[in-house]
Amino acid sequence: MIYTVTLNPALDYFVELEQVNLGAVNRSNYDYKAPGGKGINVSRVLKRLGHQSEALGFIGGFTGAYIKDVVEKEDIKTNFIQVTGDTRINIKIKSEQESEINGVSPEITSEHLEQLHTQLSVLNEGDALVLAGSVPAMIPSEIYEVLCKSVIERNAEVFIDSSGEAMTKVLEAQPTFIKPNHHELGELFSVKLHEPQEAIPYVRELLGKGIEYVLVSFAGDGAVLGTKDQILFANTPKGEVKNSVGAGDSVVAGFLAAKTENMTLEDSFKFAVATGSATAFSKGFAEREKVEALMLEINIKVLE
Ligand SMILES: Nc1ncnc2c1ncn2[C@@H]1O[C@H](COP(=O)(O)OP(=O)(O)O)[C@@H](O)[C@H]1O
Ligand SMILES: O=P(O)(O)OC[C@H]1O[C@](O)(COP(=O)(O)O)[C@@H](O)[C@@H]1O
Repeated sequence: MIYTVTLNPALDYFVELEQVNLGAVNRSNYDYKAPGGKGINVSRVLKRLGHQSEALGFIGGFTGAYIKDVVEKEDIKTNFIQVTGDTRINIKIKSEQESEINGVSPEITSEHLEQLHTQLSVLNEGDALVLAGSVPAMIPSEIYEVLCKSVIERNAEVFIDSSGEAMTKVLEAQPTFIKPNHHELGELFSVKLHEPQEAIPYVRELLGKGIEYVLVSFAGDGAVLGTKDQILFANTPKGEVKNSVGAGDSVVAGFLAAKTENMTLEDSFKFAVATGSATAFSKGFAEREKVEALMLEINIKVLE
């Protein structure tokens, strides 16, 4: 079974307007809301790709109830832990550029964390755990490291998509897969990366820590996938970007789906990037038919 954990879910509120004028009243042309948070997005994309998962994490209040309702209506199993405050609202502005304002998590207590540890104690060989998104400030930043270690010890696989301190610390627990974007990879090594080729030495260093797959996304400029045997490059398909929120989460879902279906490494990489682009080219998330069509536009090059 695939389990996704979102410690910091969100109600994503999307607002579209011609121009943002700071210090003035702005009116949107179009707005909508959707459940968000990286693990939840992975579960929702997996479902669209034909895979079931169980969504775990902390939710609360009217925003949490909305997330649970939408996710369960999509026939995704949930086992969220209820907290007292309201799940945050993240604002996604699409204007001349895309901008985001991500909110603050409600309080999470040590009892809530204990409940999560108990839920994850059932994972075993054949299971996969996705730990994705930010770690709320009141939770120790080693949480992913601790959860990853205990799940890896039980021979399940762990997929990570995070950033900052939580990401730095989890690397020591040898997760199966990580997907930093190029900014996040740069942050890990205190460098600025401009093009895929420049990622190679850093991907090598991460593989040296015992991580099996390191996938670095460069938005519309392609992606790099490193394993112990080779480092590959994939181009991204061309198209009109309608919304890139959730595109990174879609790459994780695509790779996990492909791996579950025993695709070859090259096809898994193509499928992952195609899922990211299919989401970027849609108002909502990638649908399988579009992913399979975009896959045909992706070519893999061996970098090393
Ligand atoms: N301009 C684009 N054209 C095509 N695909 C894109 C574009 N921007 C993002 N994507 C897709 O979304 C994926 C993730 O984008 P990226 O910005 O690197 O990560 P994140 O969303 O995690 O910040 C890319 O690997 C690609 O599949
Ligand atoms: O936990 P964080 O880092 O604040 O990110 C949460 C946000 O990321 C998203 O999961 C989207 O992530 P990506 O665009 O990286 O795929 C949103 O749904 C959510 O608002």
